Amino acid sequence: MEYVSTRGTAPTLDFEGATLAGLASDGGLYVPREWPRFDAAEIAAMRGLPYAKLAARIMQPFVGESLTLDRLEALCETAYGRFSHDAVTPLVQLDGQNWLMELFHGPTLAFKDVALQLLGLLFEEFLARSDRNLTIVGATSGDTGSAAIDAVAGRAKVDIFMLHPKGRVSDVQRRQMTTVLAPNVHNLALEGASFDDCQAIVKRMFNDRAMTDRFAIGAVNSINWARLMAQVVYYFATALQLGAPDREVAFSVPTGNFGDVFAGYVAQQMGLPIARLIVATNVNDILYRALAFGDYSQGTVTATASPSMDIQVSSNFERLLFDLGGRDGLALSAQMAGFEATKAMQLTNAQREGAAGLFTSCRADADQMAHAIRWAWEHCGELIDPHTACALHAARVAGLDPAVPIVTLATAHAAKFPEAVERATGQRPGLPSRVGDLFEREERCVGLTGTYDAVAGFVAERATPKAG
Ligand SMILES: Cc1ncc(COP(=O)(O)O)c(C=O)c1O
Ligand SMILES: N[C@@H](CCOP(=O)(O)O)C(=O)O
Repeated sequence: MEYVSTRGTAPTLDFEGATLAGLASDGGLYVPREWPRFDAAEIAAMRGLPYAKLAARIMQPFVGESLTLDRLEALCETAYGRFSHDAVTPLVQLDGQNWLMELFHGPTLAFKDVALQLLGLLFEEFLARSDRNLTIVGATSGDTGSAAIDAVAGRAKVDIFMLHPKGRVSDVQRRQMTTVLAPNVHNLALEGASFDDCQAIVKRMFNDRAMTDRFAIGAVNSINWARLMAQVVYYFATALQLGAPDREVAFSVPTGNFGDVFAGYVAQQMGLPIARLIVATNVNDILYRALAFGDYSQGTVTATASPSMDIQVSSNFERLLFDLGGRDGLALSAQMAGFEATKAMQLTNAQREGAAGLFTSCRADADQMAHAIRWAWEHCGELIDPHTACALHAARVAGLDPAVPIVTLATAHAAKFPEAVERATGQRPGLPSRVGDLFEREERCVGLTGTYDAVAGFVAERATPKAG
């Protein structure tokens, strides 16, 4: 499989190259040259496969020659062997139409583990083939950071520098990052920054020759195609359980950087019968405004009880716009340059109409989010986290055909956000025993001003140069 940049001018790469590159050199994002497709008989034949085998089957066309199917399957067995539930992403029924897909059974209790456990192994596999060292620079609003750190801590040939907005992640999220004391892990808390500021610093570093000449900068955020590829799998796993390919399923996805829901779009492009993808936001609603009104303009970020979705520039939306605009990289490059200059962009009619065929969007405010947490607890006995709650709210007001099951993606364990859950239900969710001593562990984190120069200077002093 060949990978092309959404901005049309970066060199095409194979899967190994795209995984190690992260962001394309023209500032775009790598996508497969075409979407592989499974027909209904092939999808039906996937029923009953254990998760790791299903994962290898679905990802194989994307991986191509970079790994044999046996090797890919072995990596999946290792990655998903660390999950605490045998089904990896189990399904729970809430009522006659609503279901929860629990994505928080990995080591750091959020859906990011599904992709990052595999990505850590892919980095190791590919780096072993050369004398190259990788300098991962990532941005997190809480969950990517801990999952990425868990996936690469202590691994040879990798340093990780993880930027988070100081004071804007939950205590559990922060400690899951800062209590990992492996020498290749560097946590940076950026003063006065939002997640968007952290993400902008990361993207800038990929295009800073002074850095890229010395270091092989790599990505663990969902700008890295391999992240999304691994997330496609759970849409298949769940839809198969609910009757696919003979029955359509809808998904409601709590959304920030548009990665998780874009993986759902990819599943649909690959032939999975998805009736609708509901893009659920909190009050940081750039995606809601884009999909409902065509207005993709960056508002200021408001801190909410669902901090991981406090995002106003959604990187992966560019991947959808690329497809909706007929994969014209140069036209999209001009459109994105306009957005970067003015912080505002109007979707074209073709982009709006194309998106409307599959996507619906809904925005949940603080009361609606809390009400959804309460409803899940009082009617179904489920404690859900605030991100999941935004999507459950959206699922319940979407007005879809009652015959279509709606699966809400439960993206984090409730115990990562105990205060919000307790306020809504009177119940304080406890951490699972495997992370039970989190609050007794020593923390290590460096505070920096939220400027590019401060971060680049810190990385340059500590990272291992590319080769040798
Ligand atoms: C718990 C949780 N839910 C939802 C999201 C949003 O996912 P995405 O950025 O892929 O849209 C995030 C962060 O990305 C998250 O950490
Ligand atoms: N919500 C994320 C931020 C988005 O990051 P991405 O890695 O999915 O692009 C977080 O929790 O860090």
